[in-house]
Amino acid sequence: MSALAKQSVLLRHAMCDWIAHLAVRSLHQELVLHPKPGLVTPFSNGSHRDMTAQTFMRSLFALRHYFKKITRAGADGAGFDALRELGIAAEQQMLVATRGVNTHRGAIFAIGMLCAALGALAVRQQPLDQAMLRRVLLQLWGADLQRHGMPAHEASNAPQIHAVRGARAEAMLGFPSVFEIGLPQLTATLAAGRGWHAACVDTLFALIARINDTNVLHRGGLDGAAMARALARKFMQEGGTGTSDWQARAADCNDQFVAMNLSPGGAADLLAATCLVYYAAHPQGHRP
Ligand SMILES: CC(C)(COP(=O)(O)OP(=O)(O)OC[C@H]1O[C@@H](n2cnc3c(N)ncnc32)[C@H](O[C@H]2O[C@H](COP(=O)(O)OP(=O)(O)OP(=O)(O)O)[C@@H](O)[C@H]2O)[C@@H]1O)[C@@H](O)C(=O)NCCC(=O)NCCS
Ligand SMILES: Nc1ncnc2[nH]cnc12
Repeated sequence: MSALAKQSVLLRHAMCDWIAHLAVRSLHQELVLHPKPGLVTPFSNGSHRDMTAQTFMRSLFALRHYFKKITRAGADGAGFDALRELGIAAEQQMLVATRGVNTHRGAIFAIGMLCAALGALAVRQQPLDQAMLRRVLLQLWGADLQRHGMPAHEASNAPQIHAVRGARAEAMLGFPSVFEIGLPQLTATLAAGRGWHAACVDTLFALIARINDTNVLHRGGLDGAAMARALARKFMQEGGTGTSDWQARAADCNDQFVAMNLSPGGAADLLAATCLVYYAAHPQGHRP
């Protein structure tokens, strides 16, 4: 290999490692955010009995190599099956690190796919902006995600996928919740001058208010899911983090989630995904 070719491989690896570093940082950002209704934070285990912030840290540490591998795979033009194998291996690593707890199952999928797409953009020297990212994700893996995301019995009834939209449908549709809910809310709260912490809190509540989170559905059924959305909507309608009593309102919301044993793990993953996309597009920008 010529010196120039070697240099270009090194540069490519450095870019991918930077993207993987942003992925780990975005998941860490989600974990340390407090307050979060029903979710694990460093100060509360929310509605969980089997995981703590330490369990998440162990999981995150075990996954750091996965994010490098999947970003590099995206940069190397890997097909969906290769990405899927990396995802399945990462799920095993997570389960070993947490002794069987599903800390990051959704994130391995969502953040993994976004890392692969960012890798593909970086290697083409294209801007890591929202529109390009969504386009390249769908161009490269959209058809496979569609196949993976829609069980045969649903294929003839596409609107159903919108009614109960879980992790697979999110990816298949190019992460509408990240691009159409998460990022607009994050940037709106930042533009209002309330800072990074408030922006993440508002983004999480905006996501809980609008997505169909399969975790909430499994734990609380349709009534629990409707209640979780209504509580988050109320928090946002009362001004989100824009009022002086927002911490008390958020704590009250957490109490109600815990009383109903609800945990919006899907929304938490989508908050982390939103942070990743924001960090990648703003390399010189705001640092929490
Ligand atoms: C593609 C898979 C992720 C498919 O998984 P599944 O068919 O199970 O799909 P979903 O139920 O829709 O979601 C899986 C996880 O995704 C998160 N999630 C939920 N709703 C959404 C949503 N609307 N959008 C995006 N993401 C969503 C959520 O993950 C979080 O919750 C996890 C903890 O959940 P749980 O295990 O239920 O734990 P507890 O609440 O503690 O349960 P109990 O205590 O009550 O028992 C946590 O990990 C968060 O991340 C959903 O759980 C995938 O499984 C798959 O196919 N993998 C193979 C790899 C692959 O294909 N990779 C592709 C390339 S990367
Ligand atoms: N902080 C958190 N607590 C509980 N479940 C989660 N899934 C993803 N992040 C989570």
